[in-house]
Amino acid sequence: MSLLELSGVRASYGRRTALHAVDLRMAAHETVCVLGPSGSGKSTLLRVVAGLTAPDGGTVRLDGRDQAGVPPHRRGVGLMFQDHQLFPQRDVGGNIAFGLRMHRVPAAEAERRVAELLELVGLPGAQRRPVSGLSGGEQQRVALARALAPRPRLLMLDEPLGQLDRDLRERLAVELRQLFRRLGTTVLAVTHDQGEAFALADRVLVMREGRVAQTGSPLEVWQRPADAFVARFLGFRNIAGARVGADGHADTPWGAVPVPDGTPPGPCRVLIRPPGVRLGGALPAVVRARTFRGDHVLLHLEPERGPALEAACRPAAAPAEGEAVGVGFDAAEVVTLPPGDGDGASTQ
Ligand SMILES: Nc1ncnc2c1ncn2[C@@H]1O[C@H](COP(=O)(O)OP(=O)(O)OP(=O)(O)O)[C@@H](O)[C@H]1O
Repeated sequence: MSLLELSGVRASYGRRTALHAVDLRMAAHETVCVLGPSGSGKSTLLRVVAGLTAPDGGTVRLDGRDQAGVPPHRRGVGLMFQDHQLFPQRDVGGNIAFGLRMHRVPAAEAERRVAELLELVGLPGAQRRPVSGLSGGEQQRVALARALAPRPRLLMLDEPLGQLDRDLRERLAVELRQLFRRLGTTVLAVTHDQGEAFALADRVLVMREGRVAQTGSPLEVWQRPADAFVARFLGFRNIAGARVGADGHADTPWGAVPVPDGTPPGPCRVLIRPPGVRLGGALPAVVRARTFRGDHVLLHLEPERGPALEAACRPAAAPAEGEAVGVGFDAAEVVTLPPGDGDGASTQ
């Protein structure tokens, strides 16, 4: 049985529909990250599960039980919001123990649990520290410990690492994943940062305008985006309308592009991942810009025909800005997508 099951959930604010018939099943111990652009309905989804927003239709089940009419504090879910809202007048221990007092956990037991949680989040012995003296990352950890303290069956995080700089965010995402594994916590997190989602999640759910655009493991979604919208959201830019012929090539604005064996013929969109845009091919192009990405350089190319292309190449082999190059394509990095842009419209 699923721990959480949403079927056909709709929600709106006045006349604005924020969720259209959303389905989601989560197994116990799973971490699911909801990804999507601003306004796609991510926070509304959390609010509906938490009981803070009533759905207009559909059902939310926790452990098989319909949650209609069940108030937030009786759902057994923990929530941690973006701005983590610690109580400034309480110390670290007081913040973490807050929910425990509400649940009438005896003081000695609460104290033991606070100490244990501080160990878990990497702040052992910090009980008496004032929260005003903590760094952003430390505050985030305290907020997490507070959300975990009542041992919720489902922990929901809204942009859990949103306030932190990239370096700390990546480090904490890995730590959180290990922590959730160890505790066996079931987690539903919302983020608009794909790096954070990929680092945290067993499964991601990409939302678009109140609908689920795709769900799958980070690797599945990365390797096979469901459509051009998801591909663009993941940061891919080399996407164009195309037609696959019988000869293993697609006819594209850049010319003939090889496609993987077995690709069915017909109209589609092609996505060429940057490593699949190879220097040394027949299509003339000019290097317009270069972005250093650590282990590779991303080249922004203006080809003689077709839209701009991004190519990934080894730093040592990267041509200079303004240089003329020839471009070819590798079938292994080419993905065919449905012909529309993901909303059912077939635009070229
Ligand atoms: N309190 C509200 N009143 C009216 N409309 C709202 C309210 N909250 C959200 N909306 C609208 O509902 C839609 C979904 O909003 P939601 O906050 O769920 O999106 P989101 O994906 O979490 O966005 P963000 O990443 O910006 O937080 C948006 O169109 C938004 O404008």
